[in-house]
Amino acid sequence: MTAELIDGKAIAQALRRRIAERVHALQERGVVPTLAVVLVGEDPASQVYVRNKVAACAEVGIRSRKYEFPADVTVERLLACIDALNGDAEVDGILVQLPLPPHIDETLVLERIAVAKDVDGFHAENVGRLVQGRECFWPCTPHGVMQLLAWEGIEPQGMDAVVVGRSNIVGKPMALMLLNAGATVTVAHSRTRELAAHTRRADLLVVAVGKPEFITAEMVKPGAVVIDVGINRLPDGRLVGDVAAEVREVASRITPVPGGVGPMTIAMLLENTLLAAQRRRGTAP
Ligand SMILES: NC(=O)C1=CN([C@@H]2O[C@H](COP(=O)(O)OP(=O)(O)OC[C@H]3O[C@@H](n4cnc5c(N)ncnc54)[C@H](OP(=O)(O)O)[C@@H]3O)[C@@H](O)[C@H]2O)C=CC1
Ligand SMILES: Nc1nc(=O)c2c([nH]1)NC[C@@H]1CN(c3ccc(C(=O)N[C@@H](CCC(=O)O)C(=O)O)cc3)C=[N+]21
Ligand SMILES: [Mg+2]
Repeated sequence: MTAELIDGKAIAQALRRRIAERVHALQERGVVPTLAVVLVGEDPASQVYVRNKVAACAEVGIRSRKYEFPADVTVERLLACIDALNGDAEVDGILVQLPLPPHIDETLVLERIAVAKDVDGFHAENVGRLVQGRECFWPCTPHGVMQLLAWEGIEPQGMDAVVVGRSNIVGKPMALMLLNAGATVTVAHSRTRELAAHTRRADLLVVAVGKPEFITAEMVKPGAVVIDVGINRLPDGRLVGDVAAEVREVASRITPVPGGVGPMTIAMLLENTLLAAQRRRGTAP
């Protein structure tokens, strides 16, 4: 079997067109959805991501503002910036690009963001709402994966799903979304024994580890749907996921890297910012 590629880039583009229509409808009522992006330090990868986010906002008619701080910024200055954005009626969404420098307590900063503006969905109140299956902002990357599955007509209900990785930004919220959608979910991580015994049972395998070619063909059940969240930059400059190329000979469908989950993450940031604008300004459908 050779897996069919799930074209996240094309699906994200289609979603952005729909988002743009909804943004324009809001603009006709005098509302311009606005995202504030906070960037700390000079990490080149973070700068590229932020530039891509700002460009994606512009494409759909979302206004964005960039707040840049040096790597040695004090936590007090960052918190003051977030307080100002929380109090700014024009700002609908606030995103603090991660990772933050080691001397900054990430949790302290993320918890300062007003829950109604937390378009990344990292605030503990949003996470708690996700656990309970209530309305909240869904973290963009797993949200993007759920949209990919829906677009592909893959219904998680009843599936044996295995998520490899348990980070707060990808693995854990991914597992919760799949659980809420009715999948039987296993979450594996670096302490898991017999990882392959778990992954081989998966009808749906989501991999968010951060290690190139980590998942090999013998770890995958024939016919499985494989979602590769990993983004790894190799020394030769190539961008690869966490799943080895040979898995394409085993899986039924698989996301490529680049062009899979990454573009969906950006599309979901736009979706969440639009939702924040609709909710905050009382125009939610
Ligand atoms: N496409 C996109 O939009 C995005 C892609 N990414 C990419 O996804 C990947 C994961 O990101 P993130 O979740 O932030 O990464 P983290 O480093 O925060 O988490 C990695 C997870 O993988 C687990 N892990 C590490 N080694 C092993 C192993 N040998 N066996 C099993 N599990 C292991 C860790 O386990 P433990 O908890 O025990 O340490 C941890 O839970 C990265 O490549 C990142 O660049 C991230 C965000 C968005
Ligand atoms: N507060 C916060 N929110 C995030 O959502 C967040 C973050 N911090 N820090 C970093 C990670 C990583 N992340 C990606 C987003 C898009 C692509 C993406 O578009 N990737 C393209 C390739 C881009 C390239 O060529 O480098 C693709 O996969 O096709 C990748 C990774 C969001 N993150
Ligand atoms: Mg991390």
